[in-house]
Amino acid sequence: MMALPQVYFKEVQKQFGTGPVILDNINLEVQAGEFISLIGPSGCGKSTLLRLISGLTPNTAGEIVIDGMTPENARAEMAYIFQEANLLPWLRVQKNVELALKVQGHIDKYRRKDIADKMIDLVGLDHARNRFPHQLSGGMRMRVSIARALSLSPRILLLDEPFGALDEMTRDRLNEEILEIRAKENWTAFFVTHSVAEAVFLSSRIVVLSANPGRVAEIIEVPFSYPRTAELRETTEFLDLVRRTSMSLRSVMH
Ligand SMILES: Nc1ncnc2c1ncn2[C@@H]1O[C@H](COP(=O)(O)OP(=O)(O)OP(=O)(O)O)[C@@H](O)[C@H]1O
Repeated sequence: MMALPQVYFKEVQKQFGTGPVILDNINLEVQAGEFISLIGPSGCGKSTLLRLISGLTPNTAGEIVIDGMTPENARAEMAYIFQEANLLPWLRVQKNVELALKVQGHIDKYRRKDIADKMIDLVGLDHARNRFPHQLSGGMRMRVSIARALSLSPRILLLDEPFGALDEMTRDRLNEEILEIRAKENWTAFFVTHSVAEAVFLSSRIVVLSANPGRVAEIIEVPFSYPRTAELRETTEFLDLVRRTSMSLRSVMH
């Protein structure tokens, strides 16, 4: 028997006020531990879909169930990573990571420090824990942002174009690192990106959305097993799937 999906969307619709329907008839079942990428034309509702999962905005029709709960009640299980690292400039790396736990409120300061230490090591910033954000590269700032999100022990990680502002080499490296981290931590990922290659490299499935209104045009299965390493990008199978996904994306761009 299939396990119950961790994230369940049935005929979900989203409209802001009396505006146009943004997302329409979204059906999606995602198992715990999957890595789902969302791609589609600008404005098709990718970020809105993440906001629906996290309960930051309500759906206007249909049903969303996350781990048997409403999105709002499941919110404590989730963490967000955005394109902007959003670090506090006057706090060192260590304190920036601890802050997320402090805001959560129920973890004492010794435990906060322990967790932050571990997460900073995990993202490879042990040598930089005492630096301020302005002393970090863009890639390092993103690693702090990842450490901060993971310190919350999320079961679901929502990533909204996290690597969009980084150069290609840094992005590729972070793609590899995020998979290495996931192998140890095993959260479910919803990852918004405009990069087809990135989506293919990371995902177990890619949801291609069409626009006006946003609908699921196609769900592409990515057959490559994990762990995935940089060499995968050079294989014919990988390049074929990038091409096929690009074609699917092109067909919804009009
Ligand atoms: N709070 C809001 N009120 C009204 N309209 C909104 C609101 N948030 C988003 N929208 C509209 O919903 C649509 C989808 O926006 P969303 O940011 O989800 O798209 P996206 O696919 O993530 O775009 P991009 O790829 O450009 O980041 C857009 O037309 C946007 O203007």
